[in-house]
Amino acid sequence: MTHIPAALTIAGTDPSGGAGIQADLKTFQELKTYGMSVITSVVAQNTTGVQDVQHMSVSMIKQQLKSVLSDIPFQAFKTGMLADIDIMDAVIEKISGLDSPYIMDPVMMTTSGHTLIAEDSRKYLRENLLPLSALVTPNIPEAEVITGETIKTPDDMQQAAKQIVDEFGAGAALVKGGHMQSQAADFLFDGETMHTFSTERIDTQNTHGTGCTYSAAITAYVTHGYKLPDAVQRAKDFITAAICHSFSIGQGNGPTNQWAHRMERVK
Ligand SMILES: Nc1ncnc2c1ncn2[C@@H]1O[C@H](COP(=O)(O)OP(=O)(O)OP(=O)(O)O)[C@@H](O)[C@H]1O
Ligand SMILES: Cc1ncc(CO)c(N)n1
Repeated sequence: MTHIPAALTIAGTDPSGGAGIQADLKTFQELKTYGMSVITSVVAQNTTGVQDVQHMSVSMIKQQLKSVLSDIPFQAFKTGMLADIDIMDAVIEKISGLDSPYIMDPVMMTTSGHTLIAEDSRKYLRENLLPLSALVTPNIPEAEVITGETIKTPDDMQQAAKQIVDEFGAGAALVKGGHMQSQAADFLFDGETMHTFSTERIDTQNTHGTGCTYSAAITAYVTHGYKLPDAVQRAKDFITAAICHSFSIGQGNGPTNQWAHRMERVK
């Protein structure tokens, strides 16, 4: 018998395969975690943008969660796109009380600038979902929405990470610097210590789905038993390699390369 840790992603889809559920499952598979998925919204999108969106019904989301939860245990789970308050409520009902760590990617916009979450549900996400998370992984615009503060410097990013934990009740916060001009520096505050994960910025347009892939990699490493700072360091190496060897396919922002970590080892 073969034992494998398992992870669940609760998120929206990307038929072009670079972001959302598809990116999460590819990442889980790469990192030897058995991947499972609950679809919240079907998003017609590609590397150039979003063409259409259809949300799953609340009853269908709840039933998908019930199908997984009643059958297969998992060591960690993540959420991505949760488009409105009804969907958030359905997820909260089913995940409250679960023992496994919850990694929340507070998805608000696509790389191409399309909004994926209703305006009125941002506050709801902060007040009702955020406190359930072991880790939340906002990029700078998302951290600005959550904290209500403008974030311009690495110092502002660290303040935001602290505020998200101390004031809004996340277990830990990783504020990601992919939207900064210079270094790709991310700051993790785990309630006690501020950790920095920094690499040179890679000059590329291919950043479709970087946030999904990064949080999925963290989730996968957590299923293997790594504690947060180690899981984030390993996931940072994974996403950096995936961006470095990203694919120039499609007409817009190309996707990352989830098997690049194998190429890095060969070098
Ligand atoms: N050009 C780049 N070079 C190196 N690392 C990058 C680059 N862009 C993003 N990253 C890194 O990729 C990870 C994901 O961060 P990012 O801020 O891009 O997430 P995101 O905005 O949530 O992604 P998405 O585009 O999927 O919404 C972070 O570790 C960030 O530092
Ligand atoms: C479904 C989905 N979730 C998240 C993102 C952000 O990259 C996206 N483009 N699509």
